[in-house]
Amino acid sequence: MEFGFLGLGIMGKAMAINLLRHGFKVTIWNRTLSKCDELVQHGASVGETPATVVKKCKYTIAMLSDPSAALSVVFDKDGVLEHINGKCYIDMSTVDADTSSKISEAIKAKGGYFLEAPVSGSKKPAEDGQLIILAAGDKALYDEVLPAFDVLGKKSFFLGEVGNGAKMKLVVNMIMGSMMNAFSEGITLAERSGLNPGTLLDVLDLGAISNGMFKLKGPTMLQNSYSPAFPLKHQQKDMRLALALGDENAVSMPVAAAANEAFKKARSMGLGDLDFSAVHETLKAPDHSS
Ligand SMILES: NC(=O)C1=CN([C@@H]2O[C@H](COP(=O)(O)OP(=O)(O)OC[C@H]3O[C@@H](n4cnc5c(N)ncnc54)[C@H](OP(=O)(O)O)[C@@H]3O)[C@@H](O)[C@H]2O)C=CC1
Ligand SMILES: O=CCCC(=O)O
Repeated sequence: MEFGFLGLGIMGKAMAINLLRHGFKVTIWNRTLSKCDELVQHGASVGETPATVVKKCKYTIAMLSDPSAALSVVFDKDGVLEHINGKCYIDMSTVDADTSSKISEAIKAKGGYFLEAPVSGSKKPAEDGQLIILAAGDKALYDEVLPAFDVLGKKSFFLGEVGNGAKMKLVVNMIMGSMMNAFSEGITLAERSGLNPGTLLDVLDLGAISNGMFKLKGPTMLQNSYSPAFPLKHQQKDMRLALALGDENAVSMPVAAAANEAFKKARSMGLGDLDFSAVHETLKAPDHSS
């Protein structure tokens, strides 16, 4: 099976390499072309534009930063729409349901097929083919690309109509972002009240709220180390989109709103490109230490 792949950031690079390792042919495109070089070493071909990739490949996957990037790659000159007739497009970026629906409608109007398939799981699960895939849209296309999803992920869900994958992803990340803030406050409270934060991590890990994120991020947060697996700017984007979903559905989300403020503050401190656990640094800012 041959796949096009648009967007070689932290996630896209790992996912495209996985496909190549498992024998898929992959033609790549990235806005910053130099990021293609490493994948060429792994056997990828390079397309000059999203349009040329779609023209060449029956299936094209996208893994782009946000709604604006996802729309631009589809609708701009030399974009996906130009050669989509009869082709299949799978957008795995985290976007809101409206963005996904706009892309879906435009692709279908031009005779193409569309699946949204955002993922849960970060850099390491992407490298290990252990993502959780939250697909929605064209069920026949979902069934066709399952061999690729089986390589990229440990479990795929088909959630029905376009928008449901996007919504599920935003709900999950809204919970994750709120948890990260509570965790960060807990670590800071332990430290400031004279406790050993390492012991806090041990205690948490033995109890009912033990979880993979605390286990993975706790030790690096104690070292003030925030090498990006999931960039903070993307977590804040997901909080913002989840809060908009809450607005639409009249769901009061004071905890998520407070978490969003903390991520915004972290961005204003220049921490957007660090891992989302760098929100911990907002608690060390002067107005928290007096
Ligand atoms: N990192 C993670 O743990 C996870 C991320 N996600 C989601 O996956 C998506 C990608 O995340 P990640 O790989 O971490 O992000 P990165 O920031 O590492 O990569 C973003 C990608 O989007 C491209 N891009 C940005 N703006 C544009 C644009 N206007 N036109 C074309 N391309 C553009 C970038 O190109 P360029 O190289 O030129 O900048 C790059 O390829 C996001 O939606 C994120 O929320 C989902 C699950 C986990
Ligand atoms: O969108 C990013 C999710 C990161 C994760 O699930 O660990």
